[in-house]
Amino acid sequence: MIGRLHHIGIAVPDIAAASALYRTRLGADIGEPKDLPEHGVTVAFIEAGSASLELLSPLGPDSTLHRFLERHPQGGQHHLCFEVPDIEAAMARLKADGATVLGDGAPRLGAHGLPVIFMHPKDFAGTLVELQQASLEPQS
Ligand SMILES: CC[C@@H](C(=O)O)C(=O)SCCNC(=O)CCNC(=O)[C@H](O)C(C)(C)COP(=O)(O)OP(=O)(O)OC[C@H]1O[C@@H](n2cnc3c(N)ncnc32)[C@H](O)[C@@H]1OP(=O)(O)O
Ligand SMILES: [Co+2]
Repeated sequence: MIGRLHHIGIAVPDIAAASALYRTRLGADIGEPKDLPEHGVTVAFIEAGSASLELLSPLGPDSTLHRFLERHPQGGQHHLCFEVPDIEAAMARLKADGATVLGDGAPRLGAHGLPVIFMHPKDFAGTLVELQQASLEPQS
């Protein structure tokens, strides 16, 4: 079911400071930060071969990242995002296996304008897993 690892989400308290670190210390090529109010985050992507890093900082008082950063004040690895060909089929399989799809249980458009869902860390041995449909139309 899962395809390539699309990105690793890394939550940081200050996305400008974190971007400067990756840029100066690792020579990373970082995209401009982008506010995604519908997700309560500001993101900046770092290309890293076949996958990317997604730097995330809280946007707005209700961002879920505030709780994460209370536990991890310096920031840290937040989630893994895998590509799937058909997110509805993936959701059906996960729900049938007892996994909890977070939010209202329906896919939403993520940072790349593609449908994404999240599964609770309790269902994946402590890791927050995001699935992203590889293209706008599901593939069989
Ligand atoms: C940019 C858009 C999109 C993309 O296109 O890529 C994104 O990536 S947006 C990323 C931000 N959005 C989300 O993360 C949405 C899904 N997340 C959630 O719904 C919540 O964060 C959560 C997973 C339900 C946790 O919410 P929280 O308020 O922190 O709940 P608790 O404090 O009760 O924690 C419950 C439990 O889960 C552990 N936890 C929380 N976050 C993580 C995490 N990132 N990785 C692993 N574990 C996590 C937390 O420690 C608690 O554990 P216990 O104490 O053992 O119960
Ligand atoms: Co993500």
